[in-house]
Parts: sequence; C-alpha cells; structure tokens
Amino acid sequence: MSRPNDAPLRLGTRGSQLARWQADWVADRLRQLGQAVDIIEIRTRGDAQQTGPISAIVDGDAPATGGQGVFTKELQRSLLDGDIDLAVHSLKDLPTTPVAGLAVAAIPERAPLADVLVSAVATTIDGLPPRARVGTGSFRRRAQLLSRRPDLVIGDLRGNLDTRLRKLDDGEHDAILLAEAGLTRLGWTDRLAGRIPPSELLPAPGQGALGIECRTDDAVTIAALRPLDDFATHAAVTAERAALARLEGGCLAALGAWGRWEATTLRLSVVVLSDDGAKRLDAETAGPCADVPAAVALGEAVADDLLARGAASLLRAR
Ligand SMILES: NCc1[nH]cc(CCC(=O)O)c1CC(=O)O
Repeated sequence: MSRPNDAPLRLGTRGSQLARWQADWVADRLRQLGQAVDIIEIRTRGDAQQTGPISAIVDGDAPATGGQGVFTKELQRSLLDGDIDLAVHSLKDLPTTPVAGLAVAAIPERAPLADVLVSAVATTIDGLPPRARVGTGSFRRRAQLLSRRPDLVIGDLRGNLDTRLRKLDDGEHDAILLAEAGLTRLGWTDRLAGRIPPSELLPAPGQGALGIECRTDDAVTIAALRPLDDFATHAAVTAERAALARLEGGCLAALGAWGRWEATTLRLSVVVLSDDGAKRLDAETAGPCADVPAAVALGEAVADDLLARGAASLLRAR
C-alpha cells in the first residue's frame, strides 16, 4: 500500500474519553513534528457491551482467549484493511500475541504507572475498614487486594471512568481502584485518595504506557512514529509483556508486573496469584538491558523462574 509522503496520517482510536485523550496526545506530538494527522474514531465491542464482567464478552474469532483484545481488535482490523495508518492503544489492553502484518512501532514515555485508591473512607489499602466493599473488574487487582486483606469484599466494577466513579459515589462500593494514568489524563486528580505503591500492588504489564501500532510494510508511518518512541519505557514494558506472554496470562490473568530503571539496570518484579489471592508467587530479577531483545530475555527469565515454581497451576486454575 503506497501512500504519498505528505498525506495526513490517519490515526484510529476508540471513542471513549480516555482513548480520545490519548489519540489527541499522540496527534499533537506528531503535528509538532510537522506531520498532518486525521483522527478517525472506531467503535469496538468492548465499548459497545458495557454490562456484565469483561471476562464475559465472548470473542467470536478466538473463543479460547475469552475477553482478550476486545478493545483493540477492531482497530487492528482497520489497520489491516488500510482504513487507518496507525492505532493508539493503552498498552495494557493490547494482547501480547503478535498479529501478522502489524507491529507496535512506538511506545512513548510512560505516565505514572501505579494504581490509585478512590474512596471517601481510606487513603491506603491497610487503612480500609474491616470487610470494606472494594470495586474492581480486574482479576489482578482483586487477587492482590485479597492477598493483603482477605477480609475485603470485592465487587465487580467496569465501564468507562465516569461510570466507575458514579458507582462509587452512588454507594455501591466503599472504594475503587483505578490506574493513575487514566484518572489524571481525564483531569480527575482531585478524586485520587491515595497512590498504591507498586511494591504493594503490582500494576498490569504496560499500565500507563501507550502502544502505537501500524502495518509492518508501511515505512512512511514507521518513520513518522520513530521520534515518539522512548527507549526506557519501551524496554521496561517489553520486559513486563514478555513475562506475561511466557506465562500465557493474557489481559485477564491475576498477574502483575513492574519494570523500572535503577540507573542503567532494569529491574522487573512479577507476581502471579490464584483468583482468591490465597496463593501467590513473586519473582524479581534485574539486568542491564542495552536493547529491546535484552528486555525480552529479562521478562522471559522471570517468567521461567515462576513457571519452575508452579505458576502454571495458578494461571490455569480459573
Ligand atoms: N482496562 C481499562 C484501562 N485501560 C487503560 C487504562 C488507564 C490507562 C493506562 O493504564 O494506561 C484503563 C483504566 C483503568 O484500569 O483504570
């Protein structure tokens, strides 16, 4: 597919407020570099179906993967069909399974990656009252919350950010957990009751980072995206996602991962839990990662350590 060098890049995004914010952010960065950009909104099934738990959204193409990719598949289809030239994803919603013909060409600098507590009754997990009702739709958050506080009563929670905040305000939950990145991008920082240290609750692989995907044969778009890539972020999230891929966790796993730089060393912590949080396996390793393949190796090494200690039985218990 050949396109003129000066044609506007067609940037595809979901229609949610957060997705629009992220698309605008990427478009602005490209425009600052002199690149014309058109934003094209694409409705996905993850957005259309907002009742019931995320895990219940049946994936017609690949039933075995459950709800994976509900937010990203239509954008990938539009890329392959040539309807758009780049897609902006929340990296944590993007399955690790490679799609033939597509590649994540740029991963810009990461936003704050922690989860935060939104609540009128507590600012920390340990400060929640006994048997407090905490809302989250994430297996990762639920299992780690229960691992630390088995008394908590976890209720399902999904929908866009404003929906989730409304359910908290309506009294369905005493507290909810959200990604700091999403909350602050939408300007809701005043709702942040407390930041949960990643050491206390590991974030999702890729949380807080954007993945910009395009066709592997589209040299024009790949070149335009290159200046948006941040190597430190790219390596950190690559290590997190390599661990996830090796553990076959998908986006619904009770699995957390945290890659961070300590001077010139990349440190990666990964946790795998049973759904009820009663069993957990933690692993950590660090190494100098001079390039992306080294980050992949780091992630796979942590995953292999976990697998050798029985992680597969926790992930398959669902
Ligand atoms: N699964 C939904 C989702 N996907 C990305 C974000 C926030 C932005 C990010 O973490 O990159 C959120 C909301 C949340 O988990 O609170």
